[in-house]
Order: sequence, then C-alpha cells, then structure tokens
Amino acid sequence: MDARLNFLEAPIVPPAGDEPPVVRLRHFTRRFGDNTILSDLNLDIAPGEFVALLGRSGSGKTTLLRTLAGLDSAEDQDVTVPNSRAVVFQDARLLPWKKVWRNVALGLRGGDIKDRALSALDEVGLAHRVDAWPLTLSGGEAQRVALARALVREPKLLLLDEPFAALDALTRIKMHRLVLDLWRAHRPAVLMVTHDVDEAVALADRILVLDAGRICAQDRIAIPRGERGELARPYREKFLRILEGSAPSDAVIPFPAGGHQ
Ligand SMILES: Nc1ncnc2c1ncn2[C@@H]1O[C@H](COP(=O)(O)OP(=O)(O)OP(=O)(O)O)[C@@H](O)[C@H]1O
Repeated sequence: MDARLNFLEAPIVPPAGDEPPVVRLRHFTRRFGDNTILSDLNLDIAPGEFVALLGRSGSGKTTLLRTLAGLDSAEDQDVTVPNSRAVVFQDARLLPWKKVWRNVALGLRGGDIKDRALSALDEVGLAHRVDAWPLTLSGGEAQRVALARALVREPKLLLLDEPFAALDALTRIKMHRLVLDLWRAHRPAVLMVTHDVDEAVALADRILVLDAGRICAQDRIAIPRGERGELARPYREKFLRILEGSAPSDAVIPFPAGGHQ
C-alpha cells in the first residue's frame, strides 16, 4: 500500500456548491513583453476546495499563483480574490534575526499575538521550537513555520508554490499529512502548484493542468482520500500522459459514479 495514503481516513466535507467562488478569473491574460504567458484563462475555486495545479516548466503556474497572491499586477482584468490570503513558497523565507514565534507573529495586531503564534506553532508540531532561531531549523521544520505563519491569519485562500519540492521523500509525506490536517481544521480554499503528480492526486479535490498559458485539462478526483492507493492509479497515469504531451487533453477515463469525500 502506498504509505502516503494511510493517513487519509477522516471524512471530508465537500466544498459547498452554492457559495460564490473564492477565486474567479475571466478571460485573464498576462504578457511579458511580446510573450503571452497566460492566455484567456477562466478559473473558479470554491470555498474550501483543494486544487492542484500541474504543468510543465514555463507553462505559467507561478505567474498564475503570483496573480492570485496579488504579487503581480492584474491591471484592469476580471479577477476576484479574497483579501484574506496567504502564500507558502518552496523556501520558507523566514527572517533569520527573529525567533520562530516572532516570524509567525509578523504583521499580526492585537494583544494576543504571541498566544496566536504559539497556538499555530503547536498545530504544526513545533511547540518545542517557538524560541528557536530560524537558521537552526531543518528544512521540514522551516516549512512548518511557514505554514503556521500562513494559517495564523486564517486565510480564505492558501496559495502553495511547490512547498514540499525541496524536502526529502519521508518529510514530504509527513508534510502532506500535516497540510491535510490543517486544511481540514481551517478549511481555506487551496491552490497548490506542484510538479509531482502523486502529490496532486493524493491531496487535491481537483487537478488542473496548465499548458502554454491555458488550462488544457482538469479533473475531479472522485475517490475518497482514504482510498486513493491503487484506485487512483488511472488518474496518475492520465495526468502523467498529459504532462508528457502524449494524451489528448480531453482524455476520459471511466470511474464509478460518486462523490469525493
Ligand atoms: N517577470 C517576468 N518577466 C519576463 N518573463 C517572465 C517573468 N516572469 C515569468 N516570466 C516567463 O513566463 C513564463 C512562465 O513562467 P512561470 O514561472 O509562471 O512558469 P512555471 O510554470 O511556474 O515554471 P516552473 O515550473 O519552471 O517554475 C516563463 O517563460 C518565464 O520566463
């Protein structure tokens, strides 16, 4: 059995169908000079939905994530994103001269900011490292701090830009478990950029594939997370083929009907 799937047992409430989307892009285009990087893109993400974004290098994934994060100008385009959003990058980007808890508390206001930071660090399993200096943390611990710093703000939209790509395989599996636990507890909508098809299939409600600035394929993973071992293999194979450019983008693989709790 695939070890990374053992932890995915708890039931998941599917995204509410009637609420307005947290993210809404219509006919979004982004050019750098003469290069069109994102082209006429339409995208909705529902509240609490976990979306993975795959695509070959240079397909525009980070450009899209930066747009949703407000780090790239969207000019007068039709883009709806919540003000309440947070980003976790591949590197934790902690301030080395501030202790761990102060990194988490950065920018928070109010009398209880230390308590909130400590509680977030407890949630990511770092209660014992709150007074540590960032440079003494392992890569996995630093990413846990980055997750705590994001979630302490209770974002409606959590943007993850290859957050586990630099970690070893075992740490990555632990981080998958943690990110799902945090997602269940806080229910942000998530957009996670990844190169890892297995990661996308294990974690997401829905997978999008970007190719040359367009969404060339997408699918819902209609299998409960706790049962995605062998059952999800056709999804992995399908998305790998799409990424390798050997499958038509509308390839359909039959699955039993049903929800994706
Ligand atoms: N500020 C910029 N100025 C000019 N070109 C840019 C800029 N940012 C990105 N690009 C170009 O846009 C294209 C898409 O880049 P982007 O980083 O979004 O791709 P990506 O899918 O995230 O790639 P990777 O998987 O390698 O991170 C690339 O060709 C890149 O060179």
